Parts: sequence; structure tokens; C-alpha cells
Amino acid sequence: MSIHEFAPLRNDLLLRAARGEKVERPPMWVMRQAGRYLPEYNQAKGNRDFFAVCRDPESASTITLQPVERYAGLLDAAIIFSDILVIPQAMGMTVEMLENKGPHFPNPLRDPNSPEFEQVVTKEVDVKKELGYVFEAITLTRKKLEGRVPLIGFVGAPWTLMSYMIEGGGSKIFHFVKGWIFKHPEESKRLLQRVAEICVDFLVEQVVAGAQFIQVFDSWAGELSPHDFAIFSLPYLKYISHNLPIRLKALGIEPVLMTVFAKGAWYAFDTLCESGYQTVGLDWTHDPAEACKIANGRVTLQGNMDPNVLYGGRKAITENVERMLEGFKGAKGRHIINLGHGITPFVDPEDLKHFFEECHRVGNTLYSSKKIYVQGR
Ligand SMILES: Cc1c2[nH]c(c1CCC(=O)O)Cc1[nH]c(c(CCC(=O)O)c1C)Cc1[nH]c(c(CCC(=O)O)c1C)Cc1[nH]c(c(C)c1CCC(=O)O)C2
Repeated sequence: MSIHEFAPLRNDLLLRAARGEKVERPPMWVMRQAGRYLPEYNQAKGNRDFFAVCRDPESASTITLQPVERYAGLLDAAIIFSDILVIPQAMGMTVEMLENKGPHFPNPLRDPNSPEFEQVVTKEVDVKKELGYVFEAITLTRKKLEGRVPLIGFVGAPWTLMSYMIEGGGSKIFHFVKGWIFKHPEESKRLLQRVAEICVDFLVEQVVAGAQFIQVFDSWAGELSPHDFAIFSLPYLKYISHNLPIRLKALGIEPVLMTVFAKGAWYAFDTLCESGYQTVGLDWTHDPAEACKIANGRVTLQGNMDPNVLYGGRKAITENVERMLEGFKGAKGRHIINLGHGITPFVDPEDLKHFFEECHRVGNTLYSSKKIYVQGR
């Protein structure tokens, strides 16, 4: 519920599956579904800077809707077109998106005793002022969606954002951020806590603006050992899941359904089932049947086909869809179909369509047969 008047939701499969209610077939969406594999995305973006497009609510809403329109009747959710790195920007850091190279911070945080660090960690961040364009894009997208499917909002998890802020971009060895957590654990925690607070502020306003479901992306969780994940990631994921509903309640808004996607942190899966999120996202290194056993009905599972199967042709896609959905039977209807990570730029949009169609075909068959016991209310 938000303060805006929007058309009633006509497809609530995603929300029902996340709540563990009865569904006719598993809902689906894919991470990065609005992106470079779509020719219409490249056209809408043109040669503009990536973040300039994010800051333009009209363009961001158009791009968000592109996959919903192309795959009408197949996709069960939209995810707002934006980026996890808008939080470091709101904290005063410069972030550029280099063509075909990814994000780049010209002045990453390297020294916890520097005035630059102090400035970032103590800056008062008014999310309405700094990130108002995201909220405008969400409200505009909800209007344009006219209730076709729910709209997902998101943030980057504190650990993943801290990694970017310190590394200054993508990394293979995580030299600097690992240096921080082992040399400067207290300063690291101070930064993580500050980022977590801003994540909550940001998510509150996304829900007020009209986001109906939230995902927290901890894309670099798998870089941590189980021991370090428990110290430098989990407490901040829990801070978000604990505080967001409290803050929404204070505003008279119902709690929002939340997913945590901690890529690579399969070792923490059991713990994540108890971390206050209704849905846990799985990457493709999880065996679905095994994950169902561990989750044991505590949460809804989201995932998890290897996105690169989409490069393997139609036959491989069909086989993998069948195997994935067969594997998730043990979720008893508490499953949202997704890829195990974001879709990549060279995927043929028609192959993704085949993936969706096969998910419908297999999902409908499995859920209508007696093979799946769907939890109902
Ligand atoms: C780590 C991360 C980022 N951004 C995001 C994550 C978490 C998900 C994940 O682990 O993949 C999240 C994200 N980024 C984007 C979205 C939009 C919504 C959607 O999923 O469709 C979402 C949810 C758009 C984007 N974010 C980016 C693009 C491509 C940039 C372009 O168009 O030039 C898009 C469509 C750029 C981006 N943004 C980021 C990277 C590493 C890159 C470069 C890698 C790449 O090029 O794919 C940071």
C-alpha cells in the first residue's frame, strides 16, 4: 500500500508465491531483465551516460516496461531500472559507468583514517533529495503498468556496496576490501552500519513511491568465508529486514515482501532462511531439491537456472527448465522462477522467450497435476 492511487493488481502470482499462498503456476521474472540484451533498451539508452538514464524517470520507466511489454503474459513482475550504486553516489562518492567495463569510482575509499572516509561515513543523506528520481521513476512506472504485474524495488546489500566503495569497481581478488575487514574491522563495521541505515531509508521511500516487493542484492557475498559473512554481511542484511517493516508500520504502511539474494553464499543458506526475508534467492550452484529440503517451507525460494544456459540453444533450455522445476517440486509451490544471476548482454531475446514459454508449459503441468502439493490458505 502506498500513498498513491494505483490501478488494482491483476497478476499477483509473485506476491502469493512469496507469502506461501496457493498459485496456479510458479511466477517468474529475471534479474537484469531490463538491459543490454534487448535492442529496445540500447535504442532507448542511445549514447547517453548510464546514470543519466537512471536519473531520468521517463526513460527509466520506459526501460522498466520493455521486457513486460515484449514478454506480455509471460513475465510476472517488473523491476525498476536503476542501479545498486546510486547509494554510494548519494553518500557523496563519484561513480561512473564505463562502456563495456562496468562501474568505476575515481576516488575509492582506501584509508579509514582519511578525511574522505570521515566525510562519506558522516554525511547526512536525505534520500528524498538525493534519490528522488528513483521514487519518481517508481511512481511513474506503477502508473504505466496499470496493474499488469507487481513492481520490484531493490538495494545493494551493505557488504556488496562497501566492496565497490573500497575496490573502486569490480574485482577478482578483493585486495582492498579484504584488507579493510581484516585490518580495520571496527571502521568496516561503521561503514557497513551507515550503508545499512541508508538502505532502509531508501527502501522505505521506494515502498511509499509504489514498490510492491523488494530485493536486496548481496552480489559479492560469496567472496566471504562463512565466518566473515556472519560478521560483515549477515548482521546488516538482518538490520534491513528488521527495520524496514518497523519504519513502514510507523507510516501506516503494510510490510513489504522481501527477498535476499546472497550470491555465492550457499554455506549461509540455512541461516538466510531465518534472516527475516520471506524469499531467498538462489544462484545456480544450489541443487534445487537439496535447497527445498533445507528451506523446509520456511521461505519461498527464488531461482536458479545458470544464466549461461541461455547461450546453449533451445534444447538445453528446455532440459534445464524441466530439471529445475522438477527439482523445486519440494518447495510445494513456494518457488519463484528466476535465473541464478542477471541475464547477460549477448542472450538472444527469442531464446529468453523460449525459456519463459517452457517455464509456463512445465510449470502449468506440474502444478495442475497431483505431483505438487501447493500450500493454501
Ligand atoms: C552488482 C550490481 C550492479 N547493479 C546491480 C547489481 C546487482 C545484481 C548483480 O549482481 O548483477 C543491480 C542492477 N543493475 C541494473 C538493474 C536494473 C533492473 C533489472 O534488473 O532489470 C539492477 C537490479 C541495471 C544495469 N546496471 C548496469 C547495466 C548495463 C550498463 C549499460 O547499459 O551500459 C544495466 C542495464 C551496469 C552495472 N551495474 C553494476 C555492474 C557491475 C554493472 C556493469 C556490468 C554490466 O555491464 O552488466 C552494479
